[in-house]
Amino acid sequence: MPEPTQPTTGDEVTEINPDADIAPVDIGVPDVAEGEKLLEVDEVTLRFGGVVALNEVSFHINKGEILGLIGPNGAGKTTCFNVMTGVYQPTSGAVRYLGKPLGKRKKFQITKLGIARTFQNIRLFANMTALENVLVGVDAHHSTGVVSAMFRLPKHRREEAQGFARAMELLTFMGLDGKANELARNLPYGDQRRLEIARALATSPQLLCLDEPAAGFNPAEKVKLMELIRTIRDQGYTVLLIEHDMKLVMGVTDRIVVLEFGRKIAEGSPAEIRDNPAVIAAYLGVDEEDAS
Ligand SMILES: Nc1ncnc2c1ncn2[C@@H]1O[C@H](COP(=O)(O)OP(=O)(O)OP(=O)(O)O)[C@@H](O)[C@H]1O
Repeated sequence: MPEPTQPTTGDEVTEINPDADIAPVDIGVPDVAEGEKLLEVDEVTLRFGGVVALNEVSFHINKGEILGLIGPNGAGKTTCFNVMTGVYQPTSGAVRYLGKPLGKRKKFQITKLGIARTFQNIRLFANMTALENVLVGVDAHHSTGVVSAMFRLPKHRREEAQGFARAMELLTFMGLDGKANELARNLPYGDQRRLEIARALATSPQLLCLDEPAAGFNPAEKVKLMELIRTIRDQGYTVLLIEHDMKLVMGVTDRIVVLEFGRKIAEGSPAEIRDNPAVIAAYLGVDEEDAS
């Protein structure tokens, strides 16, 4: 798809509508109670030839929390993200989701399990409208097939109407309802990023994985993004956030896991991570002793 429009430079930010009902709908995946383990990374090692991208990494995500995954460039964040979303299989160790090994899966199977993600580089359907982009996400769980659609059977029409209502609610939440019929490619950059999150939410994930959602955002947009992520969590989602912007990570997450050279070097609350000598050393590129 063509490159999205350039990052916004002005301070004009689309306001979200936090009162819209975006709570996940039942997609037939077993639920876990608030605060219990939703996903577990257990002693995961992943090698690319001679490169050890992840080295015996263990941590978990609790249902209902916002977990930040941070680390300097090349630390293994994206690789970890890909292991957690079934794109790669670990060389050793395991990822368990809802208590069961995730294994290698295709994208649509991951979606069916209730895991959704956005990408560092926006991947919208550029020549489809904002509404159509969100409908793609909603359609991921539709049960009626081609025959029902061809003959417009009542069940199909009902699913279609429900899907449309849900997509519009998500666009309303993002403040994009007035732009529902605009082509994705014509939306300002910030709106494209929000639309990508709306499309991910449309699949009703238990776990929403955001890969650098603030990339290219101006300060005003970053503040709005924090509000957006918190509201998403408050409406019943669990969020995994990879983000370079420390202020944003510190301001929005409940817990943070820090990677460096493929190893987990720290895990804790934002306050604990901020004061952790190993983390400071990793980011400043100095010896741990000098940083403490
Ligand atoms: N497909 C691949 N083949 C070979 N090496 C890879 C591959 N993907 C990642 N790596 C290597 O694994 C290590 C971790 O990379 P990764 O992209 O996961 O880091 P990252 O923390 O996401 O970095 P960044 O912040 O720069 O995106 C790096 O040394 C990288 O070069």
